Amino acid sequence: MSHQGLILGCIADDFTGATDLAAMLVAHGMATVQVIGVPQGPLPQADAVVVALKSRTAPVQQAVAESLTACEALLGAGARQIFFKYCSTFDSTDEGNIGPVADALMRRLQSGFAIACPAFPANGRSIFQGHLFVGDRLLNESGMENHPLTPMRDANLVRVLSRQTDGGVGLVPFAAVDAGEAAIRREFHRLRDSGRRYAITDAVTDEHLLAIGAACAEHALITGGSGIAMGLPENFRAQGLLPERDDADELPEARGSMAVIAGSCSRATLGQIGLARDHVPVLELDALATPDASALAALARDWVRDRLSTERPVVIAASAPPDKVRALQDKLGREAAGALVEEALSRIATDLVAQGVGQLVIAGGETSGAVVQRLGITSLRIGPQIDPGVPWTYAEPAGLHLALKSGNFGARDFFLKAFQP
Ligand SMILES: Nc1ncnc2c1ncn2[C@@H]1O[C@H](COP(=O)(O)OP(=O)(O)OP(=O)(O)O)[C@@H](O)[C@H]1O
Ligand SMILES: O=C(O)[C@@H](O)C(=O)CO
Repeated sequence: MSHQGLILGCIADDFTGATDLAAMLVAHGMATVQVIGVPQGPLPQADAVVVALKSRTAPVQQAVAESLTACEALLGAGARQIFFKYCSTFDSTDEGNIGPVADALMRRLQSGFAIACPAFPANGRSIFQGHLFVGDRLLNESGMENHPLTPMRDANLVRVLSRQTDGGVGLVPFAAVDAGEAAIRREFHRLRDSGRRYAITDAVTDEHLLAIGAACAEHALITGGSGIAMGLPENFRAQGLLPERDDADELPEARGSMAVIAGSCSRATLGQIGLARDHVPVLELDALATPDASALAALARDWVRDRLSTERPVVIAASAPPDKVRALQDKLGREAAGALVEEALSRIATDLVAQGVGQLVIAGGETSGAVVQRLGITSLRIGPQIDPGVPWTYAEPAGLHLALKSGNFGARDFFLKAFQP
C-alpha cells in the first residue's frame, strides 16, 4: 500500500465502537488502523487512525482530557479532519460525555459548528425530526431506557444534547436532508447564523448519510456514529488526498485454532450463543456457582483441551440472562460482578492464545477492552466486515486475528459465519 500520510483522525469513546467506525472507513476505501488507548509515541501509517478510548462512562474531566490528548496526537500526525465517534444509540448521561467532549474538541479546533449524527440505518438506527429510532422503536422504548450505565429515556436528540452543552443545538430536518447536499448546507448556514453550535441531522437511509457527509467536507470536526463516516472518504478523494484503493481491507492470512469469548449479555449475543450451541462446542461459565476468576479460567482450560480446532470455533461464554446477571450483581455488587467476569474472560483469552488460537471473536465492548488490554495489543489493522460494524482485524504485536463485536451487533449465526472462508 503506497502512502500519503494521515488524513482523518478519529477518537472513539469505546473499543467496539472504534472498530465499527474503522470498518466503515475501510469499506469505503481508507486504509485504517485502530490504536488502543491514548497514543504513546508515533502513530502508525494509515489514511485514517481511530484512537479507541474507554471514555463513554468515564468521569467527564477524564473523558475530555483523554480526548484532547488523542486529538493533539492526531493533529500532530497531520490529520485534516477530526471525527468524534460515539454510540449509534447516543449512550450518555445528562452530564455527558458526548456534549463536553465535543465542546472541548470544538474549542481546540476553533470550528464553532459541528453535526451530531448517530444514525446507522444498516443496523436499524435512524433519526427523524430529531428523534432517534432503534428499528421501529423510539430510543426510549427500545430497551436502552434500561441500560445499566447510560439509560436513554428521551429520544429527542436536540433535547438530549442540549442538556450536555451550553452551546445551542438545532435540527437539520428530514425535508432538507432528503433534498440533498445543497439544502443541507443552507440549513447549516441558517443554524450557524442563528447562533447554534450543533446540528442534529435527520437521516433514514445511506443516501442521506452520503449527502450529509458531502455537506461536511470543510468541517474541522464531525461527531456521530459510524454511519455518517461513509460519506467522508469521497470528500478526500475529491480533494486529491486519497488514492483509489482496492487493498484497504487486506490482512495477513488467518491461521491457528478458532474461538469465541462472550461477555456481552445483550439479547443479540444471547441469541448468537443459543444458535452456536446446536453446531459447535459451547462452554457456559456459571460465575454465580464459581465466583472466582482463576477457578473459572481453570475450568475453561480443562474443557478446551481436546476441543480446539482449526475447522470450527469453540465458544466460551459468561453471558447470562438478566435474572442471573442480577443474582451475581446482588451477591457481589454491580462493578465487582463485571470485574470478576472480565478478569476470568481475559485470563481465558490469554490461555487460548497460548494454546494456539489465532482467530478470536470477542463479544461485548467492556469484555473486548479487558481482553485486548490483557493481551497487550497496541493496534489493530482493520480487515473485511463479517456483519455491519464488525470487521476482522489483525492485532499487533500479537499477530492474532480478532473480531470485537458490539453487544447488539451481528446476525444470529454470527459466531459461525465469522469463521467461514
Ligand atoms: N453472568 C454475568 N453476570 C454478571 N455480569 C456479567 C455476566 N456475564 C458478563 N457480565 C459482565 O457484563 C458486562 C457486559 O458488558 P460488555 O460491554 O462486554 O457487553 P455489552 O454491553 O453487551 O456490549 P457493548 O458495550 O458493545 O454494547 C461485562 O462487564 C461483563 O463482565
Ligand atoms: O455505534 C454503535 O452502536 C457501536 O459502534 C458502539 O459504539 C457500541 O458500543
